[in-house]
Amino acid sequence: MKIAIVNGPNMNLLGLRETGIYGTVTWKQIEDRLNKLAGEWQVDVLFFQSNHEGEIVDFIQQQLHALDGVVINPAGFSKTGYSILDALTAVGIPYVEVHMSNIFERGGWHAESIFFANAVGHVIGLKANVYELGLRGIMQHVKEQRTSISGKEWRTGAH
Ligand SMILES: O=C1C[C@@](O)(C(=O)O)C[C@@H](O)[C@@H]1O
Repeated sequence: MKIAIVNGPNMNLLGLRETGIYGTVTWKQIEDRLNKLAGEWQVDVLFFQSNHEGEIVDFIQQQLHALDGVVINPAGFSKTGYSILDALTAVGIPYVEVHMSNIFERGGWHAESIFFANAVGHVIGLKANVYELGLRGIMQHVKEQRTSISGKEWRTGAH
């Protein structure tokens, strides 16, 4: 099983940015932890972060047929990243949406996301833990799909 963990803009600044909200953990530390868990859980994980919407679209397109699922923190693109959402829904890649902060408590534009409706689930507000919980969630979802019908047939509507 291959899962991509995709981060939108400024998530590379973890550890520096608004530490009162996101904590002092760096992305490198989160990635190390996820790599360790991926070994234990026997899943291939692929990491991608960009501050540019088109680069995220390119990444998803390149991986379109290789991926079984995505954990995405659209970050600053949550409210506006239609082309990213289109890429994910192009062949129906199942995704879990994560946000480290409690976007509902923060309110305003933070609380709005165009990714909500199509996500298989959401993990919000648990700081760095959202990534491993999101990974666990998408893995479970993919497994459950496979026990009913082939995930790729499901995605292409061939069933
Ligand atoms: O960049 C981010 C990070 C975020 O997605 C989060 O992980 O809590 C919340 C977004 O509103 C914000 O723009």
